Parts: sequence; C-alpha cells; structure tokens
Amino acid sequence: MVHGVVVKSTGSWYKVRTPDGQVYDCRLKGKFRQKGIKSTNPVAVGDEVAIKLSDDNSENVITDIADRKNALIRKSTKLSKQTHIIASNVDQIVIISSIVDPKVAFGFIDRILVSAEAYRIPALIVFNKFDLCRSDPAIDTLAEALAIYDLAGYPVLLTSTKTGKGLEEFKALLHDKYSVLTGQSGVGKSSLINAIQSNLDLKTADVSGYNDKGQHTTTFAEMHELDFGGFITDTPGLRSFGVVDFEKEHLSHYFPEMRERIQDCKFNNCMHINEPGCAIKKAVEEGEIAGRRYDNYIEMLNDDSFQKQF
Ligand SMILES: Nc1nc2c(ncn2[C@@H]2O[C@H](COP(=O)(O)OP(=O)(O)OP(=O)(O)O)[C@@H](O)[C@H]2O)c(=O)[nH]1
Ligand SMILES: [Zn+2]
Repeated sequence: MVHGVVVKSTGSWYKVRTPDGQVYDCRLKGKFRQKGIKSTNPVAVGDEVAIKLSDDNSENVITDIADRKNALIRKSTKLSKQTHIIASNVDQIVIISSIVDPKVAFGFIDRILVSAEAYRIPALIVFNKFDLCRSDPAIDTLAEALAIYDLAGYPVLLTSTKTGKGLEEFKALLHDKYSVLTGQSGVGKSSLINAIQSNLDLKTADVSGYNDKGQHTTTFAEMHELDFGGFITDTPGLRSFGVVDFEKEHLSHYFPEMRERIQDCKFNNCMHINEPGCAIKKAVEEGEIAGRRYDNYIEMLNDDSFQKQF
C-alpha cells in the first residue's frame, strides 16, 4: 500500500502524487462516502489517499481516503443540494487584487474572506501593481485598503511584477504550503505566478463554475507543484467560494474583528443592525472596525443571492 495526494481529478481518473514525486493515474475502488457531505466528487484535489499499484500501472486504485482537515465546497448546481469539492486540506487562501487598473473590489475580497473564515482556512491578501500606486487617488485607495485589513487582522503583501517588489516575500509565503489562489480577472495573477516560476502552465487548471448564461460547467481543479517547494491551485473566474449551509445569523462570526466583540453586545442574538447596546456599531463609530467592512457585512446580510449563487 502506498500513500499520496490527489493532484488532479477528472471525475473518473485521479492523478496521485507520492512523496517521492512520482505521479500515478488511479481509479476509484468501490464507493467512497465522506461523513455528512453529499458530494458529486467523493475524492478531491488535496485529498490524502492510499493507493494500490498494479504491475503495469494500468489498474492502480485508490483504496482509502484520510479525513479532511478542511474543504472548499460549492453547490454543484444552482438548485441542487449536492456539493462539489474544489480542493481539500488547504493551508491558505491567497486573494490577489490590484488597487487600480482594475480598481480594488472590497466586496469581492470580503466575500472571499468570509468564505475562508467559514472553512477555517487562513487567508491573506496580495495587492499587486504597487507600481501604479504612486499618485492620487491610487495612494489614498492603497492607504484605505491597508487600514481596513490591518484592523481586520489579515496579513497583506504589496507586490509589483514590473519592479519586482514583494516577489521574494510572495515566494516565502507560498513556500512548502498548499495555497489556493483567487482574484478577479486582470489583477495580474498569471503575471505574479510567472514571475516566481516561469514554466507553470495554469491554463489547464479550471474550477467547476457557471458560464455567462448561468449554466453549470464542470471542469476540475489541479494542484501544481512549485519548484521552490509548495503547491498551488488557481481558481479562475470564481466569484467566491460557496459557503454551504451558511446561516445569516452567523455572518458576523466570519468577520474576525466582529467575532471578538460579539459578546459585548447587549442582546446575544444581536444582528448589529439597529439594536441598542451593539458593541459592533460602537466599534465602527469609534473607528475600531472599518466602516467599509461593516457596510459589506450589511450588504451580505441583505444579499440573498450571496447564498443562492453557490
Ligand atoms: N503595472 C503593472 N501591471 C501589471 C502588473 N502585473 C500584471 N500587470 C499587467 O496586468 C495585465 C493583466 O495581467 P494578467 O497576469 O494577465 O492578469 P490575470 O489576473 O492573470 O488576469 P486573467 O488572466 O484575466 O485572470 C497585464 O497587462 C499585465 O502586464 C504589475 O505589477 N504592475
Ligand atoms: Zn451587535
């Protein structure tokens, strides 16, 4: 019996990487059911599995799967109760954004952060295109962004693929970890990856999602090995990771700077909207919680599609 990690899944075939760096094509043996998860893909990228190799490698099988540390999950179609596992055993989610060109989308970043909190996966933010932040209003926007995520307690890195700023730090952040990268189109995600490792073709990495017409497209994530140590999965076009069975009452628990103050609210079921004695609103007024984070919290509370879109 050999152990390895699933680095690619096509639904019927799985590529499993063993610790010596070999990659084996394997099939699934029998039925795998993860406790409590009704998933369209019982085995996902990132899963630690046991495999049994055949003499000519033509009939390698996955025989067992270890309990997952965590999993990024989305509903497999808009209406179905079934879920699709994007990746499992993730060490961190790296949100890549620019400040200008395209303009930073705080709503997008905060939705990803909420999902990361719900999955208990550490998240960090990379603001790329720092070279474009030399004049107003970009300087002001950058200062605002840094203040917002400093108050919220998230690590932030500034990079530029044009000047090389932050690239060594970016490598260090990814080193020996399994990172899922996400970011809106045009922020320089491909440029950043190419800047730290040139031969990586992320184009084959795609993730289950919806096309422009709202139809479900099933493609599969892939884990790429970094030559300096570590693995990444890119999630192109993913608006946000679906938080399955997400309850609005719990939304403030997924904002760390709110979570730590919730017990100070007068009412223990406080939604932090208009209730008297609300510690969250007080912290916003006193500048201890960024107004923009609070506004995005309210927007997410009122946005039914935030839950439905997954
Ligand atoms: N000024 C500046 N431009 C950058 C930087 N990084 C990338 N760009 C430019 O931004 C544009 C988009 O870069 P990509 O790497 O294709 O962005 P992406 O996020 O991978 O975009 P998609 O492929 O659409 O997902 C390109 O014209 C890059 O040359 C940077 O640090 N500074
Ligand atoms: Zn409150």
